Formats: sequence, structure tokens, C-alpha cells
Amino acid sequence: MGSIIVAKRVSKSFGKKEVLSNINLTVKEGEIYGLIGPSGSGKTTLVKILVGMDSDFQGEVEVLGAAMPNMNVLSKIGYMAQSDALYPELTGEENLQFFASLYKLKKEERKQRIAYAADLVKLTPHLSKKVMAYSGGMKRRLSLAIALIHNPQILVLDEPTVGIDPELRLSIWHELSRLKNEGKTIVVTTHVMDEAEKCDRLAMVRDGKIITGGSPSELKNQYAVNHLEEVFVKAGGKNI
Ligand SMILES: Nc1ncnc2c1ncn2[C@@H]1O[C@H](COP(=O)(O)OP(=O)(O)OP(=O)(O)O)[C@@H](O)[C@H]1O
Repeated sequence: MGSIIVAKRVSKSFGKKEVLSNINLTVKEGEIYGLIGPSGSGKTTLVKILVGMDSDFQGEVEVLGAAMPNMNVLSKIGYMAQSDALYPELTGEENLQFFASLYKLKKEERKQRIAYAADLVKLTPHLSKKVMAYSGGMKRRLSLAIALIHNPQILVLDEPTVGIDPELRLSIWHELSRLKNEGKTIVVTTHVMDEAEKCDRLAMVRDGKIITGGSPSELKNQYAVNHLEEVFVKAGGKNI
């Protein structure tokens, strides 16, 4: 499997405060890679750098072999930010249409992708409502649908299931596994341990550093524990 995302010695400060410190990671083609860590540990800051939204950092990031930020690579990434970037005055469908048009999808493909993405997040019955009338969970679901709209090769999802009920959360993870089996590469941030268990490989983040990493079973073996939570504690992360 080739490397899709490579970060080398990535550091970032806001003023005098260093929020990422010498991050090294490699995300391989066709895997689900999880960044797990408590609130404020630096996950969002890191994914913004990985997707090319923030170029003000030290170190190197390459996505699909190109130094980021890179315009050609951007269209191959579906990014779901933590705060929803939606148009509240427009309906769910109009939001999807708008983002699909940015990627210049042809009419038929656009229709298919909108139907697929809306169904995936169970928003089909709500597409004609204005987004301002959506609940927080519905907005998250619409943001996920938008990240998928152009059928990107790489998905980068920042806490995609926050505010989403357990049943839909399971079906979203099921779909992420299916997308992975199709060959997509997925990076996901979470602070939910049972979601971390579903990742192929993990990086545990604390105070802007990767404190340990590996597959869930490798990590549990290495630290001789039964739960990932205990790995986090033993690796020096205290409680998540
Ligand atoms: N624009 C900013 N200016 C100053 N400090 C910032 C800024 N953005 C983030 N930070 C700080 O950087 C650190 C890392 O924040 P970040 O949002 O990356 O963490 P996180 O792990 O994603 O947390 P959460 O799970 O709550 O989203 C925090 O201490 C945060 O306060």
C-alpha cells in the first residue's frame, strides 16, 4: 500500500504557545487512520494542516506526493470540518447542489451523488427544509454528505459523529468501512474509544504530540491492556 499522506516534523504555534510539536505520521492508501485525543490536544489544528487549509506551520506535509497546500490535490479530498460550513437560508438539497456545482459534477452524476450522500446520512426526507431549521445532528449529517459529494479519494473527517445518535453513528461507521473497502483513504478524529477501535491504525495525541501509535490490537498488546483507554493512560496521556 502506498503512502497517501505523509507529515514530517510538523510543528505549529499560536503566538508563544506551541500546539503541535514534531508530528510525524504516514497514512496509507485504503486505511482508516484515527487521531484520538482529548479536547484541545491539537487534532483539529493538525487536520487543517493535512488538508492544506493552514500553510503556516513548520515541517513538511505531502498528500498524494504533492507538498500541501496544492490546488490539484484539494479536489481529491473531502473535508468535514468541526464547525459546520453551511448556508442556513438554503435548503439541505440546495446546499448539496451548491457544493456539487463547485466540483463541476455533470447533471446526472450530481443527481446520483446527492441522492447517495443524502441517503447515507438519512436526510432524504428533510432535503427540502431550510438548514436553519435543522438540529445540530442534522447539520453534522449534512456536512458529512457534503464532504462525500464529489466522491473524493481521501476523506478527512473532524469528529464526524458528534451529536449523532448511536444508530446512525453505527451506520456511518459501516459506510466508512465500505468506502475503505472501495479503496478510499480516511482520516478521522475522535475522542470516542469505541470509534478508535474501528480504525486500522491510530495516533494518540496529547498536548500537541503523538504519544503512541499503531493498530488497536498492536497497541493493546504492546501495553498489555484490554482497552484502548488504558493504552492512552499508560502511554502518558492520563485520562481522555
Ligand atoms: N486560532 C487559534 N488561536 C489560538 N489558539 C488556538 C487557535 N486554534 C486552536 N488553538 C489552540 O490550539 C490547541 C489545540 O486546539 P485544537 O482545536 O487543534 O484541539 P482539538 O484536539 O481539535 O480539540 P477539540 O477536540 O476540542 O476540537 C488548543 O489549546 C486551542 O486553544
